[in-house]
Amino acid sequence: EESSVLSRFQQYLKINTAQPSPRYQEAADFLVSQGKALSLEFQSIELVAGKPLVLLKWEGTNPNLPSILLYSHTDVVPSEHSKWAHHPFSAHLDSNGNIYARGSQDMKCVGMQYLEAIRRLKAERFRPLRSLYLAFSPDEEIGGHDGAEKFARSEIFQGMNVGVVLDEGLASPEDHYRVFYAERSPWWMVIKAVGSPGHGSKLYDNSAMENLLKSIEIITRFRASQFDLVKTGFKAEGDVVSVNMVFLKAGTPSPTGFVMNLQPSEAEAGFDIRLPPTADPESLERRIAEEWAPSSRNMSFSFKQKARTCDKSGKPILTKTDPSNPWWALLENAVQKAGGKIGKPEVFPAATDSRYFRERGLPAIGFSPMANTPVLLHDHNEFLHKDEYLKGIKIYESIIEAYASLDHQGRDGGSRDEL
Ligand code: MET
Ligand SMILES: [Zn+2]
Ligand SMILES: [Zn+2]
Repeated sequence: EESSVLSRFQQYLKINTAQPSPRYQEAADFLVSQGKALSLEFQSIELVAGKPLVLLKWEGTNPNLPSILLYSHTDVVPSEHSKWAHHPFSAHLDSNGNIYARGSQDMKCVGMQYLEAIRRLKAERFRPLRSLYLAFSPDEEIGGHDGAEKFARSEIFQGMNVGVVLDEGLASPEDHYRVFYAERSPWWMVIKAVGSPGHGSKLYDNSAMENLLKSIEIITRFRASQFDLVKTGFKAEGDVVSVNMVFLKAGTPSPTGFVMNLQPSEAEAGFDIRLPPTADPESLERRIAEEWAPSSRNMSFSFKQKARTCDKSGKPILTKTDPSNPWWALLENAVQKAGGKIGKPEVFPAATDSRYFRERGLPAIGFSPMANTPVLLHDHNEFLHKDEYLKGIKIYESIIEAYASLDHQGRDGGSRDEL
């Protein structure tokens, strides 16, 4: 039995769904076939042509109760194949029991674990009281605009009457699992400097390069001040503003590289910024306009991605972890019951599609059952040990059983009232 469970996981991992040209149809066909094999209702929905979202349903005995959404994304980030010990789409199982693949942690594991947990529950003749949905969604890694964002705003979603969403978390090197109630908001910022071009030998003020470098120095100091808060233990990773330079673009190209004796008239740098839910977005935006890219230094800035940090009333978007949210305690208990331990609730340091559900006022919990595992999402040699994967299935079995059996209304736990 173990080998067929693992081979289904490997089959999913082998489908190359890497951005920027994921094989979505192949993944959708595979997922629909899994749904059929489990006698689930299935739909492949194209909210955007060529980007199918697979929706599976196990109807509850009381379909009037709010449903449970087991959410995952099907796309993965690109990888540098030559730098991996095993090809990222080979899903190689090595002699230690580790399965190597892009997506083994982020987050094809979770998508398949939901399915395997349902397979077990069906075999045990479990009947859910609440309806269960599984959504396998495209484009999370590029912002979720043609995936979760449209889905959460769709009529189909409205009709699902979702009460709670489970989505991805992170691996944990320790023996407890990590669990997330909120996330930082991604701002992908490009700053651009202009200046007069000139001879490479000339010293003059206000070149594009000089202007850009001043900004980089200022941003670097800010970065260090935030990082120090983490290094000294005052704040957790998810509770500071992170800013990392992700590209530099300048210079005058030549067939052999770049022209060496010409100072360019334009220079750009890109930054991945992440704001905790409690940060003040206006003050950061002021800092950007006044210090990081001031027009007085011939600088401008734009955003490739700018997620909101708070709802319309100015409250941070988060899922409650206190007893007012029955789903939180239910998850903790269910994990414990299955022999797992859960750490303190955290702010997810990166971004997930959960933000689109939390924005709708729904509770969304970030959780990927991977303990004793190095955090390798988006890294070379992403892997997951087969035993952790198998244990995760039991954990979900316990969670799904508890969630699908909750008999009172249970729509609580969101950060605000329904829209
Ligand atoms: N999950 C990815 C990240 O955190 C993509 C989010 S879209 C801004 O980088
Ligand atoms: Zn992910
Ligand atoms: Zn990712």
